[in-house]
Amino acid sequence: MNVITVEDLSFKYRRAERYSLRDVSFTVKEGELLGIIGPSGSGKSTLCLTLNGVIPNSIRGEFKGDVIIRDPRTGEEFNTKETPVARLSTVVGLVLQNPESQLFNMTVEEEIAFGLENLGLERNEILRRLRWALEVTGLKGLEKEFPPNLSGGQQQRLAIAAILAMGPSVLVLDEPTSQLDPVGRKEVLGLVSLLNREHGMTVVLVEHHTDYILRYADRVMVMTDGSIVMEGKPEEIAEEAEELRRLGIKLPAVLEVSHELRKRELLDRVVLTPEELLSTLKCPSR
Ligand SMILES: Nc1ncnc2c1ncn2[C@@H]1O[C@H](COP(=O)(O)OP(=O)(O)OP(=O)(O)O)[C@@H](O)[C@H]1O
Repeated sequence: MNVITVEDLSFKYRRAERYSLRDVSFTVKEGELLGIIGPSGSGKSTLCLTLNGVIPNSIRGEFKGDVIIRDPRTGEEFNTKETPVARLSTVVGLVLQNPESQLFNMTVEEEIAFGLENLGLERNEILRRLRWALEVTGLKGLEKEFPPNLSGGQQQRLAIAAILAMGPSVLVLDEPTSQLDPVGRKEVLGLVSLLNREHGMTVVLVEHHTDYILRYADRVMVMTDGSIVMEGKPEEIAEEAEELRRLGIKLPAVLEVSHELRKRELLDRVVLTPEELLSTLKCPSR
């Protein structure tokens, strides 16, 4: 079942001269992890904002085409341009780059409960969701902490917890690790993987750390200049090293090495992870 269907979508911000999205069409299936990569300014953030209806409902401009969201739990379909963002955000949660900009409560638990109180849920349901969100994001024990005192990785996990508590089926993450150090990045991307694999969450992830996308995504889309220029399984995208470099996309070291080894006939296929590379290389016999 497709939970996201984007059809012939084009968008130009007010007063902008150029379209930031041009004729974009794609679908996302339930339970899928779709990775999006592309150089700066290629329209990735703009695309994320169309998936929960912030564009065109809050940020206006010239909007053509349709974004249809299907709630997999109820089968209901929403055309984003006809549905309030508050309704859409109970199906699609959007996580932004900078965790600080998403946190504004005095404690971790207030941050998570905030949106729930606005949903008008019963006390028991709020507590149940609060406990679950703390548990799944590994923030249990930090309920009373002041969010700015948390590490970057914890803050981004808190932003994700607050969104998860709203009960979405889809998480859209726009470079959620760009402000984090390697430890924070690992925590957040580990959580995203867990939510997708263990909790069946559908994920759309924009991430410039291509190594993660190639390792964990089911499918990868490459954007440039507002358009999708490549789409396929990670193994297929990994074959296009030359084209990715030309587009200004940094390749993971393991991919550069494996392309070089294949050129020298030391490897018969490119590999996506260091573990795979090590297990594929044969030790010379004595
Ligand atoms: N609020 C805005 N008003 C006008 N133009 C904008 C606005 N936001 C983005 N743009 C333009 O839209 C295009 C796509 O920008 P967008 O931020 O979506 O790209 P991106 O791929 O997410 O880039 P980055 O990786 O740097 O975040 C760019 O040309 C950008 O200048």
